[in-house]
Amino acid sequence: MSVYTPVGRDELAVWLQPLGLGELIDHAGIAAGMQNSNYFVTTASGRFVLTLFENLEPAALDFYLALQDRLAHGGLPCPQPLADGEGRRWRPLAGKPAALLSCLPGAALDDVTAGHCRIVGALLARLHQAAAGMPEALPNPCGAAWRQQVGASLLPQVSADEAALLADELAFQATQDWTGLPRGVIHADLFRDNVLWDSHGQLSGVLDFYFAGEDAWLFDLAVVANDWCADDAALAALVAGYSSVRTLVEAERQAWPAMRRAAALRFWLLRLEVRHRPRQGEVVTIKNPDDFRHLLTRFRLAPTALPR
Ligand SMILES: Nc1ncnc2c1ncn2[C@@H]1O[C@H](COP(=O)(O)OP(=O)(O)O)[C@@H](O)[C@H]1O
Ligand SMILES: N[C@@H](CCOP(=O)(O)O)C(=O)O
Repeated sequence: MSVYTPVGRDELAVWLQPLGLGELIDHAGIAAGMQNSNYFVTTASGRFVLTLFENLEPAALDFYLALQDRLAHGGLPCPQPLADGEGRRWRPLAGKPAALLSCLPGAALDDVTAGHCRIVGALLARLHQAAAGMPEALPNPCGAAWRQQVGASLLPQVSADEAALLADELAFQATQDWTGLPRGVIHADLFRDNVLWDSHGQLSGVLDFYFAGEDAWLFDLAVVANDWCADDAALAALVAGYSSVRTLVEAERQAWPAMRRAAALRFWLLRLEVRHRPRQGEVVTIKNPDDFRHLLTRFRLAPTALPR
């Protein structure tokens, strides 16, 4: 569980009033997530999710909430932010910017099949299309420049073996130029724990847009492949699902092996940052960086092609 900021019942009840959702019944910290503080909130009108943003600027918040609003209106199963009478989607609570969003049904799955991968591939391409051309989109906050900067800053903190791998990968990634690839707003963190499924096996929710931003669409596909696809059949299904909505171009096929490395590097760095620079909180989730170091090492030794 990550709950960095405690929220008292009385202050929450006052904060909820402008949303007109009736009496607050209860609220409870959510046992998942790494970045923000999340609570399930029940009022007389139903169940919602309250997010307190721990380190996001107002411009980023406006973008993330507008993005979810746009996708929800576009028919994607993503949380709908609630606005008050003045159209504000976030307001301060317990000293942090906070937003209330619809609570989506279903549960995340750890064990996924090729069938799930196909559905997620199609969903990802729909998300790319629905978010395309969004005004005032921000760049991917953890794009190539972030990877170089954070990677360099971690070199003195990691083991000698890790530093050698990291330095070599940063040098390789610095030679890659993906500015010509198809691009737009990407989710950038569509791991299995950010997708909900209902009891009929239907995809019922896409969560956690707080790393979203503009980048190569292929980077998003690589992020998903790295977390969802344990074997070739799962990868083929993911790519088939994606391609059923948007055709991948030849330049993306060429970029794929290096893109998978970039996506593995991105989450290795995030988890190393959390390990070496932990934040204080009531309860904090820490994930193992070694999963992504192993994946990166594997891709460096044996690059994989994008299935046709
Ligand atoms: N709108 C929502 N509907 C249902 N569950 C949600 C919703 N938003 C968050 N959750 C739950 O809270 C958890 C943490 O949310 P997440 O956005 O991943 O947090 P963080 O931003 O800290 O990574 C999710 O894994 C999910 O269980
Ligand atoms: N999905 C990433 C990043 C953080 O996780 P989340 O729980 O905030 O979605 C990871 O697994 O490292």
